[in-house]
Amino acid sequence: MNKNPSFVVVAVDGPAGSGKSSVSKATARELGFDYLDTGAAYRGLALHCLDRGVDTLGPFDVIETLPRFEYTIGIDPDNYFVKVGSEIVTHDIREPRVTGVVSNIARIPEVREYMVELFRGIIAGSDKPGIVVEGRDITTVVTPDAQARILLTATEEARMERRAAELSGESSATTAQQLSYRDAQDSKVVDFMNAADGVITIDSTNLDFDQTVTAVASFVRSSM
Ligand SMILES: Nc1ncnc2c1ncn2[C@@H]1O[C@H](COP(=O)(O)OP(=O)(O)OP(=O)(O)O)[C@@H](O)[C@H]1O
Ligand SMILES: Nc1ccn([C@@H]2O[C@H](COP(=O)(O)O)[C@@H](O)[C@H]2O)c(=O)n1
Repeated sequence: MNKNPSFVVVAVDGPAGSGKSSVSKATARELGFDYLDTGAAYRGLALHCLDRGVDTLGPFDVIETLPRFEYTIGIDPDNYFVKVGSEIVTHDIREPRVTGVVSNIARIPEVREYMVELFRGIIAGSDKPGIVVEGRDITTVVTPDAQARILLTATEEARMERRAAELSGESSATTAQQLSYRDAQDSKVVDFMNAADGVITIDSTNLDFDQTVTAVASFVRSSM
């Protein structure tokens, strides 16, 4: 629990490529809030396992690494970084080798419990008037009492197109495949395709980036 009694939590969930990170970061900037990317912690743990030769399909081996997983994330939207141990891994956690195995560790219940506590601790430590937290289980598990709870969606076609626009050639085809595979794996553990009670859906398929940020920020303002 944050020590500020009027602290505002904005919870944003959605499938891969729906714009959660970019839209949440821009919304946080607009509102003067912090921004927490929760997927980065799952990615950081996946990288930690890969670097240590830990089989991400072996739940016990992954669970054993947790006490030695030293994780830091920058929550200022203008100073985003991810650190595991003493190493800055902001870019390494986006490598396809990490994206390809992250769902393996995210389905381990003990890992999820560990992450929920980690995220709640980070939220409690924010000294801004609020925080935008994005992921897959934020509206339902991490902060179900958030003042604003949003499911950010877009059709799979739109999400693949946006991802493809970031890349070129073979890597764009691989990324598109990874996107739908990851959603299929992740949906077995958490439902981020359907809005839970009290969660508003913002479909960005026919909105551009700025229109999406405006829609999210307006909803947050109306919920405060
Ligand atoms: N409404 C929009 N219109 C056009 N492009 C958008 C829109 N929203 C996001 N984008 C772009 O789509 C891409 C994917 O967005 P982003 O990385 O924020 O998605 P994500 O949901 O966080 O994905 P992941 O879960 O895979 O990390 C980015 O290039 C982003 O700039
Ligand atoms: N709340 C969350 C956030 C993420 N995950 C898992 O992490 C993977 C990477 O997330 P990105 O948002 O960076 O794409 C994602 O595929 C999930 O496996 C999660 O389980 N819960």
